[in-house]
Amino acid sequence: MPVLGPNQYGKAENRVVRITRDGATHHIKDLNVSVSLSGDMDEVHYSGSNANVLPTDTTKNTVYAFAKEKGIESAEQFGIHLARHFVTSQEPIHRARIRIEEYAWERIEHAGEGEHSFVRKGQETRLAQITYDGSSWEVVSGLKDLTVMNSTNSEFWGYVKDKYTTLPEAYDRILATEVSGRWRFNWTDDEQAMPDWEASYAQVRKHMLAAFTETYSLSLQQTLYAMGARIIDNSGEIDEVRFSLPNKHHFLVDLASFGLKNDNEVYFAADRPYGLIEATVLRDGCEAKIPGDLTNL
Ligand SMILES: O=c1[nH]c(=O)c2[nH]c(=O)[nH]c2[nH]1
Repeated sequence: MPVLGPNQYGKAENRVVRITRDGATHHIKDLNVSVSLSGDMDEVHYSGSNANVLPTDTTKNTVYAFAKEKGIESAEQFGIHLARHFVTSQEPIHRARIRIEEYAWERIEHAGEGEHSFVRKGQETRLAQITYDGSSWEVVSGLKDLTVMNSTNSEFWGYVKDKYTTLPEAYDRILATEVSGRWRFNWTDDEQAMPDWEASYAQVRKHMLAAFTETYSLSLQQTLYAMGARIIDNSGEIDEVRFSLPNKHHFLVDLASFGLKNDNEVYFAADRPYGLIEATVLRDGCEAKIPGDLTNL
């Protein structure tokens, strides 16, 4: 008889918006929460017995009930509440993985109006994944879709050339990428002091962008390492950072046929193909645990 392999189930992409009303000033948390549970689930697969199955519909309801009962202090804290609840309240469930995307809203500052109008921030989506097995926690935070560009201080030359190489060496090019990053916290135990998730995210973002702007880049690989190293050096709560950085190529347009000189001013922004530079940066002595393919996280 074929044997059941690893399995998990839950409700994916529960969109929850929590408004906290502080008088006329309102605060918004806008999350997309995916619940994935695993444990003693052999019977439902083999015989169809649902005796151990907490319905995915209930996991959805729990997300909304917790948004009311516990509030949403941070994506990470909300995920911790949910993961702990599923593992500790349901005997057959041994492991819970909560994945969260957070969409940021910015207040529209407008004199005379109440503080209740927001514009969706067109920048990154914040990410969090919380995994709990009843004794140990793994929190991986991150972001995606953060597009950044340096219009100078980037070169690319001295690379291997074979008979198929046509790329001209660049001594002053545009460096642009859409950052997808994940970072793993070394907090694993309830008893240890929990990081301040909101403050940590702000610090990581700040250092990542500072390294992007301040690194005089000889390759996107070098910039990636600088971004990761700067996070590890400044955030003691983080042991591992992984980046997936598409090199959003900007090619100088040949304007000679129009009798015009292109003095590093006019570019064709190609959307594909793109170079894809991916690497993990680790605190010395720590192990790489974030999956190589970030789409799997
Ligand atoms: O920063 C870069 N790294 C590469 O590995 C590479 N390869 C390439 O064609 N252009 C670039 N740019």
